[in-house]
Parts: sequence; structure tokens; C-alpha cells
Amino acid sequence: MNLLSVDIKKAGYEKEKAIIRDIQFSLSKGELIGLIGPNGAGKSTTIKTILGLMEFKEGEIRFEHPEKYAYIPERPIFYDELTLREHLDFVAAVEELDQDRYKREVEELLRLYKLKEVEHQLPSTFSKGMQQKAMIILALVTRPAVYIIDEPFIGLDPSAVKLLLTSIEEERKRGVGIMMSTHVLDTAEKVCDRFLLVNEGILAASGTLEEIQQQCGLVGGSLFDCFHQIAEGQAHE
Ligand SMILES: Nc1ncnc2c1ncn2[C@@H]1O[C@H](COP(=O)(O)OP(=O)(O)OP(=O)(O)O)[C@@H](O)[C@H]1O
Repeated sequence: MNLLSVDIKKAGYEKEKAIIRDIQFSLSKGELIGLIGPNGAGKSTTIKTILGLMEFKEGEIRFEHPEKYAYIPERPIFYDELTLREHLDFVAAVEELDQDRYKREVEELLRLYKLKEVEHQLPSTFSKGMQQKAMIILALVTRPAVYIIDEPFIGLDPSAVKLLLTSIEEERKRGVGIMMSTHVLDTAEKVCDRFLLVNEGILAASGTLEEIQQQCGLVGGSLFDCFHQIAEGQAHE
């Protein structure tokens, strides 16, 4: 059974004004899918549609565990008056996490992501990268079945990127499914099992790197080459 099945016929910000069309894919256990495409292609719109945030949607989105997914947004969102630790405790309470396990894991995550020293400060006063790391540990602590991550790599320093990649690998071993949009194609090429290449609101190519290469007519090409082929509108069906 798929952790997530997506069959978007049309979706947009206003009724009857489709921004994305015919986006179909599924996410299985342990899988990491990269959502790739030029600026304005429809990646964030696809993510928002999956999260049920769009005004206009035709199609079907099915989570195997609808209550167990985590979204890590590109632009961090925090409560103005809660410290990082209060955010974490709040999430643990809302998600009804086992308190012993939560307390153990939260300490480990705060240390690992180098946020222990600022746990009693307001995330709104953190740097952009620290805010991103805070959003990451807020998601990790809930132990979801699926992660939906909007551009995780831009803004994180190289050690934080490495930490995130290690966390992603560990979560995948646990059977978690991850969908991640990114412009960092060399990293995506190395870590993702499959790719969705979105261009002008449609799925221009999808599958493993080999399948994408074939669809682009670029056998042996990099993800970067395939991206350019599609962005220039030269992909073969
Ligand atoms: N809130 C909104 N209201 C109306 N149109 C929007 C809104 N947000 C995005 N759009 C439009 O939807 C289209 C797809 O945008 P989207 O944000 O999904 O692109 P993206 O692939 O995530 O781009 P980027 O790589 O720049 O983040 C664009 O034409 C954009 O102008």
C-alpha cells in the first residue's frame, strides 16, 4: 500500500483557474521523491494541493495515515511568543507523543542540530538557518509516516545539510516516505529514488534518473541536463 497517492486533475488559487494539471504519483515506504522544476513551475502549488490548502482542486489525494504526516515549509512559521522548547513541548502535547521517548529524543535532536543553547529563546529571533533547523526538529520529533519538505537545502550550512541528509536516511530506514522539492539538483540526484519534473504546471517527466533521461532523450545525462532540456521545452514524451 502506498503511503501517499496523488492524482491531481487540476488545482489553482482561484476557482476554475488551473495552475497545475494532471499530476499523478505515489510514494511508498522508505522512498524519497524529488520534486524538481523551474521557478514558477508549480512545485509549491503541488505541495499546497497535497496539503489540502488550495481553493480549487479536482482529483484525489490519499494518505495511508492521514494524521501522521509532517510538512516542513520553505519559509519557517513560528508562534511569536513561544520559545523553541515551548514549540517542541506544544507539538509533543498536541501529537500525544510518549513523554519518556519525547524527552529523550528532543534532547538528542537539540544537541545534534546545535540548538540546545537557544532552546529557551524565541525562534523569531533566530537566523534563517537556525529557524530552518528548528522546523526540521519540530517535524522529526513527531515521527511521522510521511514528510513533505519544501526546499530544505537553501539556507542551511554544509554541516546542517549533512545532518538533515543523515536524518532523512535514518527516517527512510524506519519506512518513512519523503517528498522534497529542491533546486539543489546535484544533491537530489545523489539521494532521491525518483523524480517529478514539473514544468508549466504539468508533469513533464517522472521516474528514476534513467527513466527521466529516456523521457528527455538524454541517456547518460545528469539531472541538471534533464532539467534544462525540460525547462527549454524540448522534452520528448
Ligand atoms: N498565492 C498565489 N495566488 C495566485 N497565484 C499564485 C500564488 N502562488 C503562486 N502562484 C502562481 O502559481 C504558479 C506556480 O507557482 P509555484 O509557487 O507553485 O511555483 P514553484 O515551482 O514553487 O516556484 P519556485 O521555484 O519559484 O518556488 C506561478 O505562476 C505563480 O505566479
